[in-house]
Amino acid sequence: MSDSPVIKTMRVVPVAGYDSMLLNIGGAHNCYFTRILVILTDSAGRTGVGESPCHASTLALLARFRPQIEGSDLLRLNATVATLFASDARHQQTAHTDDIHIPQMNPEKFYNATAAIEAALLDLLGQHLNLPVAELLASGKQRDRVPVLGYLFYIADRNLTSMDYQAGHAGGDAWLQLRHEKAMDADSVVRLAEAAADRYGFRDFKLKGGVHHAEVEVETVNALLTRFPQARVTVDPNASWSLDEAIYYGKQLAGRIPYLEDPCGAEQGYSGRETLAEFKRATGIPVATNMIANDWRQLQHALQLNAIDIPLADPHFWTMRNAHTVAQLCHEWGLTTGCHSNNHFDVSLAMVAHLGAAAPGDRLTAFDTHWIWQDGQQLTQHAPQIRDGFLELPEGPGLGITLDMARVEAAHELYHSLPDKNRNDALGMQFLIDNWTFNAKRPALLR
Ligand SMILES: O=C(O)[C@H](O)[C@@H](O)[C@H](O)[C@@H](O)C(=O)O
Ligand SMILES: [Mg+2]
Repeated sequence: MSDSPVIKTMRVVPVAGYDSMLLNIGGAHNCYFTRILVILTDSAGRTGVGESPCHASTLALLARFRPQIEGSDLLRLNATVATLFASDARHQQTAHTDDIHIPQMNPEKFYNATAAIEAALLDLLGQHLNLPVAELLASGKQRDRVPVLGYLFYIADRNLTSMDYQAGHAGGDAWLQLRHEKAMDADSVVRLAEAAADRYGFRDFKLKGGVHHAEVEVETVNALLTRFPQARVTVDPNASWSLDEAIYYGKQLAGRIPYLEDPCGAEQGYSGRETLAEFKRATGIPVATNMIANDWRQLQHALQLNAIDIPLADPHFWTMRNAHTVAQLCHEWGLTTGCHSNNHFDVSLAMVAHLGAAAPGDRLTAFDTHWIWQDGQQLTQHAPQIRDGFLELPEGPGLGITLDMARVEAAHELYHSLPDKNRNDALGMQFLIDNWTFNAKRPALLR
């Protein structure tokens, strides 16, 4: 294609940043988190970027995909991405190539790798056409800002560890200090919510559950609702509650919360899709999920069982364009569009902003973002902003961001200095409970 820019180089840059000791069913967030940037340059001299969760398998896959991306025509983006989907890497459990060992490959890593490449290609295409990425997604740009929620966690006492958790800065913004301090009960989570609302204007909150007994987490939700009576508050125990517990506590919350996220999961021979369908019938509470409808086949089964109302299609799990298609299905089929997140840098924040900006219709629940825990560690020259409870769409073509290469190189160096580069939330948790191990059916502190 003679008039298409050609992809010249694909650089894969693993990067690291700092995190707080946030608790979830998997344990405690490490003091470091890692991500991958895919940086593409084209023959027109432009640079495009995408971000994904980091894992050795994803890095190996990206190395394997690089020859298919370099030399490709930008305007043949559809064909390029389709080639990745057609590759056997999508389904492989383990794989070897001549020079690359891909350990324990699974489809999630395939999607992570493909999502970062696709986002970088969309960024370049948008710049070439002088259009924001939101305009390139099928519904086109619907809005300039996307509602996001205040994502709250219980925070363990970092002083109980020998890990390199950072301290906050006293005297400044309350959020920037409190996000590093212990917050293990309802009152301290309410203080966190107040500080987050002051800084970002949130109207909606999500509490990461699966930490304490369900009763304590429901008490925290109640405390948040008392403090913020107009807010939409929910809790996500990551399926650690039994179906019976979910129904019992769900009935206590019914009518006061807009939805519950993954309240229960597989148990006693029944799948998570089946137990969530039973939960919905028993309580009438809408269900959001990032656990049981993460690809087309899972989504089909979840919808056939009427198990969910809000598929939280994360662009890093689906790719931006597929997550947008999920949003279109939500719009056409009477479901609600939402979005899951993991800890991330601001390239992902821009990806989520464009996805939300292009979601059709007005049945949109506030999108997740972990960014408030990472705010201040941006890798772009101007990170997208959260104001008044909304994530603002960056201005300019493509993703509307420009990498700050000095910061990227520093984050890359930090990554290389880490002994442990894949996410492992058990490490920090073992400072709190000796020999702690993960149990999908038990909140983290119940051992
Ligand atoms: O601790 C976390 O960062 C969260 O639990 C995530 O790992 C998780 O994916 C969460 O965001 C979720 O919604 O389930
Ligand atoms: Mg979740």
